[in-house]
Amino acid sequence: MSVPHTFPTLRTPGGAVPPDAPAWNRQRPSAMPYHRYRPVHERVAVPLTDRTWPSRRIERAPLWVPVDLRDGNQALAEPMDTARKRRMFDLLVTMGFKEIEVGYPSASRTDFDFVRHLAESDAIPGDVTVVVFTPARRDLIERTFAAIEGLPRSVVHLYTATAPVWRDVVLGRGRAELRELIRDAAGHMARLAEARTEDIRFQFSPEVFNLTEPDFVLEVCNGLTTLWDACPDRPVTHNLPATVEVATPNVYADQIEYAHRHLERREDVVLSVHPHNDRGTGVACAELAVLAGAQRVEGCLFGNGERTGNVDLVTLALNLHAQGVDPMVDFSDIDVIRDTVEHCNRLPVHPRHPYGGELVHTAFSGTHQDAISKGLAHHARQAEASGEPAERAPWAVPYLPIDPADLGRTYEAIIRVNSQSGKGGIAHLLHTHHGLDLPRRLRADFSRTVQTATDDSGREATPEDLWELFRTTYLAPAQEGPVTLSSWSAEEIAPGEHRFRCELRTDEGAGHYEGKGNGPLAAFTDALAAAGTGVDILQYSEHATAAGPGSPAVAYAECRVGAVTLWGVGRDTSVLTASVYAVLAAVNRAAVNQASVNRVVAQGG
Ligand SMILES: CC(=O)SCCNC(=O)CCNC(=O)[C@H](O)C(C)(C)COP(=O)(O)OP(=O)(O)OC[C@H]1O[C@@H](n2cnc3c(N)ncnc32)[C@H](O)[C@@H]1OP(=O)(O)O
Ligand SMILES: CC(C)C(=O)C(=O)O
Ligand SMILES: [Mg+2]
Repeated sequence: MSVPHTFPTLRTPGGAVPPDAPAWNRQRPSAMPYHRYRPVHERVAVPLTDRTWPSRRIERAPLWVPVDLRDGNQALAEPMDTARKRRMFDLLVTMGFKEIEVGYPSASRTDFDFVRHLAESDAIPGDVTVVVFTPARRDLIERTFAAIEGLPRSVVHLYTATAPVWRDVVLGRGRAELRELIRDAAGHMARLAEARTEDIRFQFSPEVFNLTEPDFVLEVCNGLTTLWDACPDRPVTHNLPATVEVATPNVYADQIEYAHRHLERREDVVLSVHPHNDRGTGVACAELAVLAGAQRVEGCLFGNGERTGNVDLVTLALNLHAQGVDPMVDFSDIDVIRDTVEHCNRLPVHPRHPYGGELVHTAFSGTHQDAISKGLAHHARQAEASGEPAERAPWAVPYLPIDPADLGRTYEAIIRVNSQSGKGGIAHLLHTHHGLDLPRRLRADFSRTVQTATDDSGREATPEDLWELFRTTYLAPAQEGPVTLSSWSAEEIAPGEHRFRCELRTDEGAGHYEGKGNGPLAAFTDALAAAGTGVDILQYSEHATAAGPGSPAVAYAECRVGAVTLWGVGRDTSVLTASVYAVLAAVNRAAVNQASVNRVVAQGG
């Protein structure tokens, strides 16, 4: 896709800076037609003033009710077929949802057939209740009841829009007429249920509750609580949707608290919410609504649904998990959940989607990587000290609100490297993928090399790329440089006295050399000095790359060779060989470095 570099259709705000604007804010009036819209307080009354929800806490999970198979499904260009619906249903059951809206059976044969499929198979466990959705039309209610015939337990969910614009423009009915329409439908439902032996409960949604006069909501809902003869054992669900999200979440919370406090026979009512996400605050609306008294939340996995979606149940439940509250639903394999949802909906989940997106546990930036890497190491130490397994120990790793392992993710993708990464992240990857524990100064040194490479390419460096860069920079020069060791041996000739014998090849030819020192490396540098290469080892360390015998050792040597100081690294199953290669690699790097300096000088650079 080609993207323009100029934007002729955009109108840069050009009016005068408002006279009351502070000096630090130079924003100017835009030409956007914002005056076409009215604020929510001009559209609906919200009578609550003594709200209590702001000082409450969520200490237990509400009843989650996924509506993927109805509200989510009705938003899809290609609705789910029975196979896809069944896959989604099985996923929801496996995750532990106990009430699941499964369709709008009067809408289509597909939806009807799926409910029949559930009724005629053993797909519904004994502790799961399905919900079916119906408008307030007798013929469609009858079709809905035909769909649930034989289901041992179900909830029939009646809906009608109640807000003024919908009453006037869509339904063409005043308040009284609409109330009668709803009561007629509800009465019909009650009669049909009475003729059945199955356990059938009722739910009502005043669609667009959030723009409906509160007294009308109460009038209609209270009327249905009575008409349906609700009781604590057979409560009615009043589901108060933000069908189109129109206000900041505090307004919805006020509306829910008002309903919570004024609905009659409150113990006979399950107060449910159903936020959509038009303003991008569906999750906040649901959370504040629970603080305000909601006991049940309808939503979809990963927020599929009409327009910008239904509220996302994954985020809601895992937000609780991250606060130390049991979400009462299992997310321990988030990738399987996401893959299944993507398959059923034929829609991708955004890589930044909270908790489940592909990139949400990944840090590219240097200081974050450094903090995560230190945090993970600290977590492992703390867990070990406390005797708890790391996956059960309290979590406090910077930048990772929860342990990705809780969601079945590994730590592999947590740190990814590009030009904005730093030494901490790079060292972390070399450690996790190759068992290397780079000395601090070598980390900084390699980080500069990586930065040059990623700046040049503009791309990410994968762990394989990093290893290749590390290998060619620090390891390979031992074998590929101007100075090579054709053969060598080291021995302790007296306590604390070592001898190193070797055949060295340089640009000037081959020769046999010998050196002595208080250790094999000192003896090797003595031999190198004899060959005309003065080397000081400034820093040296070594370690095994994995536990157990036979795992390669790695040695790091920071050497001053002539005027330059450079690192070399060696890797071999023998620690001595690794250390000799490390020094030799530094020597060769210095030689190559000197050669390029000489070239530049010769060219007059
Ligand atoms: C916010 C929500 O998610 S609401 C759920 C929305 N979901 C769907 O619409 C998906 C399934 N819907 C359908 O398959 C169809 O719309 C049906 C089968 C329900 C009805 O189809 P049709 O009879 O062709 O009507 P249509 O789709 O045009 O709906 C508009 C009619 O329903 C009426 N209507 C709208 N909502 C309701 C309701 N809750 N109860 C009763 N009637 C309603 C409208 O007033 C309009 O009536 P009119 O034709 O007399 O003007
Ligand atoms: C609950 C129903 C009516 C709904 O999907 C909505 O209002 O968004
Ligand atoms: Mg909806």
